[in-house]
Amino acid sequence: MSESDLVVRSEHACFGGRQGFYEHPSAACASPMRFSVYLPPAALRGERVPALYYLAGLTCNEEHLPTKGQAHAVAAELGLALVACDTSPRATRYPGDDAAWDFGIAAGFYLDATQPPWSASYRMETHVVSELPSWVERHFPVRSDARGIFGHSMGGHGALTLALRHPDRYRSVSALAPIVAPSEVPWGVKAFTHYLGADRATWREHDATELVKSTQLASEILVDQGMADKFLERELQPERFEAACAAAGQRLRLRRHDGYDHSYYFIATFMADHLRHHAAILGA
Ligand SMILES: N[C@@H](CCC(=O)N[C@@H](CSC=O)C(=O)NCC(=O)O)C(=O)O
Repeated sequence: MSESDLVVRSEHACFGGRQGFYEHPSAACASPMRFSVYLPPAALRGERVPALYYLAGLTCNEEHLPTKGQAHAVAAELGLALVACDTSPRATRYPGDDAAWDFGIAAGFYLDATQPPWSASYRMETHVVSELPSWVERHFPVRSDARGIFGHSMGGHGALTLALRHPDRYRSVSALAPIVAPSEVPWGVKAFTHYLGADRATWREHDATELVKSTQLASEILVDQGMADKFLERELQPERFEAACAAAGQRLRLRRHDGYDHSYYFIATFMADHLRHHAAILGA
């Protein structure tokens, strides 16, 4: 792949920085993959800045954070770059990949599938952890020693599991309304059965509540959860992660917010707190 393989789809001046939308050929996902990058003013002045990766939820893509997250003003102030990826490959197609909104397209669950046909291109863990940072760090003025990761719902699951599986890659992690125990809830059981197969022992490696029993992170994990979230009891169940963190000695700040649902209005409300959490750890 050459430098010219990076496709600039659009770029926009934004809060003194620049919001861009890009595409690169992906070996991990066997297809072109889209991503977005917000560079704060400090980066445009020539500084290398910390990079905070955002993982969106089911049905979403790399546009959700920049268009609905209301993150730009605070990221500009803190000097944080924001990188957002897509939620699955789009160009490789398999039977049943668009039969439901909670599986297949836009539902890659941020893992490398081991079961055919998904294993040929649903390799979102490799894409997010290795491939995308390599493209971003080659083309944008961001620091490779100061990465953070956060996400929403399925993306919250991705942020927690990828941080716990790759503590050498991320210094800070947080989540908004995350799926914390995918092995135990319908969204996760459906995805893991297809992507990882029937052997539940393999599921534990992608389940934050299981992972935190054996790996603890140096930094505190921030989690926000709305108590009017229609997915709370069936799919999210943050109390499972809370109990596992307490038992394992992992520092967790879990905040429960009355009246907030699962939407981007909830995400936007607490976005600044998440950016400040990461900036404090990453030294922005
Ligand atoms: N179409 C679904 C709702 C899908 C949904 O709520 N997606 C969430 C993420 S859910 C967990 O990963 C989301 O962020 N949607 C984007 C948005 O702009 O709100 C249904 O019919 O309920």
